[in-house]
Amino acid sequence: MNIHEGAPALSVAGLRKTYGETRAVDGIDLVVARGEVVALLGSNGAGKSTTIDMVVGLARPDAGEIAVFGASAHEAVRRGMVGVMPQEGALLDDVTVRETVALIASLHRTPLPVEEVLSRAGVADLADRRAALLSGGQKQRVRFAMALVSGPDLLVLDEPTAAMDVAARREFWQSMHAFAETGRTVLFSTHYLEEAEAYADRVVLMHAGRVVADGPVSAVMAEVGALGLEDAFLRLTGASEAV
Ligand SMILES: Nc1ncnc2c1ncn2[C@@H]1O[C@H](COP(=O)(O)OP(=O)(O)OP(=O)(O)O)[C@@H](O)[C@H]1O
Repeated sequence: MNIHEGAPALSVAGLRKTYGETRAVDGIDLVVARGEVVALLGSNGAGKSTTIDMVVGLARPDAGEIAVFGASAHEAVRRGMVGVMPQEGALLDDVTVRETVALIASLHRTPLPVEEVLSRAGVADLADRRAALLSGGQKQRVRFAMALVSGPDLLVLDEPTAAMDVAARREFWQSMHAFAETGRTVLFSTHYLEEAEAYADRVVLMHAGRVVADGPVSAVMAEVGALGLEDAFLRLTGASEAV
C-alpha cells in the first residue's frame, strides 16, 4: 500500500492554475494525513474542482508541487491507490452498471470483487441496468463504485452528492463513512456546510482560489466572520436539505 512510508496521503505546496485572466487556484498549501476525512468547502467558482483535478492528475498545475503518498499523482493513480469520483461523464449509455464496474476492475492489478463494490456503493439492485436508464443520483453512485473498485487508499470525490435527493445522499454518506472507517483517506468537495460538518474531520474553506480557513468545522465557522466572508458563508448554508 505505501509508496513512501510515512508520507502523508496528500501534500500540496504553492499550487496555482490560471485560465486566461481567472486565477482558479491561487497558491494553495495543504497536507492531508492518512486516515483523515477532509472537506473542501466553497461556493461556485472557489477553485475546488480545479484543485481536485490537479491532485488526481487530470489538470496540469501552472506552479506548485503535489505528492500523493509521497509520489506523483500519476504514479499513485496508476498503482490504484487513488479512487476518483468525477462530477459528471465517465459512463457509457449502452453499458450496464455491472459491466461498467467490471471494465474498471479489469484495468487494475488487484481490484476488489465486482459484486462487493456494487453492494458497497449501493448499486447492486441496479447492476443489470444500462447507464442511459439511470437517474442523475444513481449515476453518481455508479461513479462512486468506479472510484472504489481499485480498493484505493485515498478517495477523491468532487461534489459527490450534487445530483442526489435526500435519501440517496444519506445512503451515499453511509457508504463513504464505512469506507473511511477502514482507515482510508477521503477528500471531498462540497457547497454545503452541513455535509462538511456531518461527514468531515476537518474543513478546508476555499474562496477565490485560496484556502481561507482550515481546521475543525467549528473553528472554520468562527473564522468566517473574522475574514468577512459572511456572503460566501450564507450561500454555502443556503441548502438546508443537504443532509
Ligand atoms: N476549463 C476552464 N476554463 C476556463 N475557466 C475555468 C475552467 N475551469 C474552471 N474555470 C474557472 O476557474 C474558477 C474556479 O472554478 P472551479 O470549477 O475550480 O470552482 P469550484 O469551486 O469547483 O466551483 P463549482 O462549485 O461551481 O464546481 C472559476 O472562475 C471557473 O469559471
